[in-house]
Amino acid sequence: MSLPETPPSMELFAPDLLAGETALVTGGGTGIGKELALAYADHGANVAIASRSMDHLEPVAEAIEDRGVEACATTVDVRDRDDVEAMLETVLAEVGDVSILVNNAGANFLCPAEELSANGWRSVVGTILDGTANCTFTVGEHLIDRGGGAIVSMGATNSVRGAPYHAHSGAGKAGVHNLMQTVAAEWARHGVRANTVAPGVIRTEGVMDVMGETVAEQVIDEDLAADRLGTPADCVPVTLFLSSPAAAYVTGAYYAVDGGQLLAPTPM
Ligand SMILES: CCCCC/C=C/C(=O)SCCNC(=O)CCNC(=O)[C@H](O)C(C)(C)COP(=O)(O)OP(=O)(O)OC[C@H]1O[C@@H](n2cnc3c(N)ncnc32)[C@H](O)[C@@H]1OP(=O)(O)O
Ligand SMILES: NC(=O)C1=CN([C@@H]2O[C@H](COP(=O)(O)OP(=O)(O)OC[C@H]3O[C@@H](n4cnc5c(N)ncnc54)[C@H](OP(=O)(O)O)[C@@H]3O)[C@@H](O)[C@H]2O)C=CC1
Repeated sequence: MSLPETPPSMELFAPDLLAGETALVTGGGTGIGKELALAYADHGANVAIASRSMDHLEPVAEAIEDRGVEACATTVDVRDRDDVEAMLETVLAEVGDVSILVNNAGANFLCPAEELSANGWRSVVGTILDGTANCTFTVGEHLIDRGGGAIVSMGATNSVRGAPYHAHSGAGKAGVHNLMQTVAAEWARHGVRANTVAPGVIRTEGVMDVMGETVAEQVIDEDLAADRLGTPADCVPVTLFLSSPAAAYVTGAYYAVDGGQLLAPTPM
């Protein structure tokens, strides 16, 4: 018996939960980011999505517009601060505002720590930590100027539990968690909240390329109380909640969406 599927967000939250908001989702053309972008649109928010390749952004932008809200798709390399500033300018010019930032762009591969090259470290830490910092500082300034907003960053359970072959990813995600706590402390007085959602192992093309089916089966057997991998849909409700007025008093928090991955395995 495994944990049941998460119901569609439209069965859980009001359709106008985020009406009047504009969400910017980095990495919004694939995997978890795509699911989140469509969910924001389902609940009435205008949605901007940004990543390096327009190829997967364009169809998602069309699906967002089909839901009757405004969409913006723009390219960005989150590792580059100038590029991130240009992304924000484009989004503001096209949809007029950003009130919710989702730092979702990510990168990972599995590699023993002693074999990790300097460039391998930089490619992953640069994307997840520098990228999250670049977007948080750039969009954060806009959120402060407009009098408030919400930031949700995709962390990972490897940030609080050391995981073999995750030296770069785990250290980067730990930095993301700490950065969210720091800006949460600094920016509450500006009405800006910042929280971390930490997925465990979520079945996306990106992660399956990293781990493969054999390792996935092993993880399900040995590491997951839920007895199944997560899905992008599992990450939607907590992210919508953290973006919404229902979380008005929630900031600096860390929500694992991991099917019990962080629990100790049963001794029997
Ligand atoms: C298993 C549970 C995971 C839980 C935690 C987190 C999960 C996730 O984040 S899932 C999301 C996964 N999605 C992706 O990773 C998609 C994006 N991925 C990428 O863009 C690439 O895979 C990337 C991370 C390698 C970055 O690509 P790029 O910037 O184009 O860099 P290069 O291909 O030039 O490589 C840079 C550098 O990294 C070394 N390297 C790449 N892959 C490996 C590997 N499997 N093992 C060891 N080293 C690797 C590569 O050799 C380069 O270094 P140098 O050779 O020293 O130049
Ligand atoms: N799936 C999982 O099991 C887990 C995922 N996570 C985190 O959740 C988030 C989403 O993961 P998932 O959906 O699996 O990943 P995907 O591989 O599907 O998505 C990664 C996204 O990031 C974008 N991206 C990568 N590098 C950059 C960059 N330099 N600049 C801008 N965009 C970039 C990619 O688009 P493009 O190529 O167009 O740039 C892609 O859309 C990530 O932060 C990941 O670390 C955390 C724990 C587990």
